[in-house]
Amino acid sequence: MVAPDVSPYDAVLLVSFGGPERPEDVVPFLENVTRGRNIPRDRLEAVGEHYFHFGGRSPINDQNRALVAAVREDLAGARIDLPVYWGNRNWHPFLAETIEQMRDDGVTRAACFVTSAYSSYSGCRQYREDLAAAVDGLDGAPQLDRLRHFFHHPGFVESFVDATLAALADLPETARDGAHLVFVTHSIPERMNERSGPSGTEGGPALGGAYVAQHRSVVAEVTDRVRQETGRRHPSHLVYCSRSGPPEVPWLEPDINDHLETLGKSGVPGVVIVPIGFVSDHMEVVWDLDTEAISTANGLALPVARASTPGIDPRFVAVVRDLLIERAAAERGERPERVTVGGLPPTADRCPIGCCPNPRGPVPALGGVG
Ligand SMILES: CC1=C(CCC(=O)O)c2cc3nc(cc4[nH]c(cc5[nH]c(cc1n2)c(C)c5CCC(=O)O)c(CCC(=O)O)c4C)C(CCC(=O)O)=C3C
Ligand SMILES: [Fe+2]
Repeated sequence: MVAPDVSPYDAVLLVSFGGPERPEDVVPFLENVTRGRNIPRDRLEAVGEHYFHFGGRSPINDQNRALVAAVREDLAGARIDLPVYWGNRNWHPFLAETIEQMRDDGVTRAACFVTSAYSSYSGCRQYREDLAAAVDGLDGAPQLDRLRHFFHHPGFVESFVDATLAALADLPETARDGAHLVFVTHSIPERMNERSGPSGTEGGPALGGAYVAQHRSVVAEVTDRVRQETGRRHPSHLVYCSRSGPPEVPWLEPDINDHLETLGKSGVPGVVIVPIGFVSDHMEVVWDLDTEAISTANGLALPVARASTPGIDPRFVAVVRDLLIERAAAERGERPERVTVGGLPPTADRCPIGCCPNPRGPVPALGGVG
């Protein structure tokens, strides 16, 4: 087997959110996340309690360590000899720490895999802004290219298909055939959704709605593939969790708990919760879904099973390799095949001007056009 050509890249950088690892980390972490945001005090205290409930340790960093190890193994298996680094927006290892290390190691150009699947300010541009801030003023910083969105990459979607089939099999037999699929993702402000994806000009009118449109596309694709496997078209719903912000600001709805209540009261025999907004079992999954939503379903005597997140599913791990090879070819001036599933085209390698704008006004961001 010939090693794939990954020039001009000499490193991979996994870019993630970060989370606290000890009780003393929780408050400073939350301060990092919410600086300049208008998050009510009682919401912050509640979220702090979720972290303390799990000993002050978020699961997310260990999940990223496992993902880094899995990506290293996957690349080595494909005879790609590139170092894999990891840096976070909101906790150690911070992006600035990691990128300085990369510079010291002689890295000149890295492909960045952001562990956030969909387009929105929170899930895309905010990462690009933090990458720009991390290299700002760093002499000899490597060039950083952000790999395209992966929500419709087959490796991501197929891991949810199998996870949904496994969760259906976990339901009691009487609940299984008529079960509804409840796809869930992180709520964001309605306005942030309206402005997500490409728009005309910086600050100009949005074409908009990419966040919800991309989720709907994944819902349709997973539902259809599950039908091909089971021979049944399970009714599907897209719902939201982890609403934050002041109560007067509208966020995407319905909330998963309200929706489970509606389904339970209408006599649905069972539900599978499919967390398509999340790549691993981090805090929103273990608290908002496995603790709160499961308890809501139990209170309704509604049989429920939660599909697993991709985590280190080999198909998901291989998405990093596939997008790296694809982007490297594109940067060499070739026209690589860009695999996707469902109805939406691949998103751009470089975000267009004005996409997913910062609600607080323009800030320098990396990985865009120009
Ligand atoms: C779209 C989206 C994703 C998915 C894309 C991606 O993966 O990035 C995501 C991921 C995550 N969000 C996380 C944690 C938090 N998010 C918060 C706040 C917020 N999230 C928002 C959106 C998103 N968030 C928004 C619009 C806010 C309001 C404040 C603001 O406008 O920025 C707050 C503050 C408290 C609160 O307000 O709830 C916390 C603690 C963690 C780590 C979990 C762990 O520790 O395991 C992860 C992976
Ligand atoms: Fe969040």
